Amino acid sequence: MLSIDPSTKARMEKASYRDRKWHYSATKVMFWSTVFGGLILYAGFSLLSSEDSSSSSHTAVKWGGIDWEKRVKMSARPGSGSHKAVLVTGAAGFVGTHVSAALKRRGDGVVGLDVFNNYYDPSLKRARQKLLDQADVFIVEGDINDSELLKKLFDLVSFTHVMHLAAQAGVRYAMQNPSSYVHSNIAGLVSIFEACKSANPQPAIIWASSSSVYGLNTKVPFSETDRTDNPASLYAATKKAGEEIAHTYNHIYGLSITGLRFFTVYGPWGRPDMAYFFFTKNILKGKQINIYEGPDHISVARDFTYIDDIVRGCLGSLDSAEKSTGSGGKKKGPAQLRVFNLGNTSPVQVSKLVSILESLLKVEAKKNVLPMPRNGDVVYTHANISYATNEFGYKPTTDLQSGLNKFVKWYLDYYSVNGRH
Ligand SMILES: O=C(O)[C@H]1O[C@H](OP(=O)(O)OP(=O)(O)OC[C@H]2O[C@@H](n3ccc(=O)[nH]c3=O)[C@H](O)[C@@H]2O)[C@H](O)[C@@H](O)[C@H]1O
Repeated sequence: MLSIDPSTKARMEKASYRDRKWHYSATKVMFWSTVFGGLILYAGFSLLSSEDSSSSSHTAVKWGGIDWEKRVKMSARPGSGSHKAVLVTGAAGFVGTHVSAALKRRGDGVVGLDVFNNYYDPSLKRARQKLLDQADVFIVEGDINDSELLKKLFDLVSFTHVMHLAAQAGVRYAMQNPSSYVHSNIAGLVSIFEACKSANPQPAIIWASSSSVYGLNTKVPFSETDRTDNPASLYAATKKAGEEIAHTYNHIYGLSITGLRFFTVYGPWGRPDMAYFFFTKNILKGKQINIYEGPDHISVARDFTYIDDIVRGCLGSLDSAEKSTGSGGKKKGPAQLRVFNLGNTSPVQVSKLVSILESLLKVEAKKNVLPMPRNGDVVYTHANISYATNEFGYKPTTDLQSGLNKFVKWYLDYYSVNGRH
């Protein structure tokens, strides 16, 4: 039998105690590592999932599958007499919905793309989607930054044109959420150009720039050849950057690109973040409205342009767009590069806009006149439209009074049915 002397036993007991202590410590470390590791993983996952839900409009995959592909192809099929298949981005937006419906009405194939974000009431976007659904225009739900989705769409359909209207709009909101402008108006635009340059055949692109690129210019009316290097808002700066990026893609890849500088577009199914829209809402509710004025009490004015005129401008520029010249991602020759003003050529003071709304709504507004905050706004806009008139016969026909009359009718009708506004 093996016997152990006392000193050895004491050493062994000490060692065993050390082992037990080490083992205990190791177990403790493992235990806490597991707990902390678990917590970190949990936090990571919940962060990811909360990012997913907050920006689900940007990242969630809501596309794919046989039925989805069938719907895309059906929607893209031109009617008899048309050879155009148009991808309209921002199709659930204000201008996008009207343009998609007009293209479809005349027989073009149209596929919409929209992220349905919540910059403003998404239920209005869903209502517009319903309209387009009834007109047989399918809106794909997805982000213009999703290159896989864009590739898939171009694999399914040989789009002849892309009408790129998706954007982060609004001049003043840029101070609250600057990165959304970079995401949509710069990264998103590049993503669209990338998809178009690689497509075979390359489509012609028509996209929404903005009157805001004229920034602090004082020479009026604004002409396309005027300088546009002093933007007053980040929104304007991203649109201006877009015009420069368009130049690059045209130059390197032979993409045919047309930018449209829209001037304060208004009308039925409009954007609730725009002044004419929320003035209407607040006047009806008896709430005060702020009316900005420029330095030395000068009136602020806009070249308000009615949506039907803008739609005609969009279709005219699409029809007069030449084909892109590149293929396989390579330029084969010089391609068309244009920028047009689409305005109304008759600026109206914001105070006049308010008095028209008062008479149409038969309610007196509670007006608060105050100096224009430094929030990106400019004092005056006025479009020279002769370039668009010469190129494709653009001629706006709706004055502010008649246009607002149509808007107010729609507004009262829409919110009497849809309520909760
Ligand atoms: O042409 C464009 O490219 C842009 O047009 C539009 O911008 P804007 O012309 O600034 O329109 P909008 O906000 O309706 O303000 C109208 C007037 O009301 C004044 N205004 C505004 C708010 C207010 O509380 N009080 C006020 O007086 C304000 O000072 C202004 O004079 C689009 O939103 C923008 O996305 C872009 O497309």
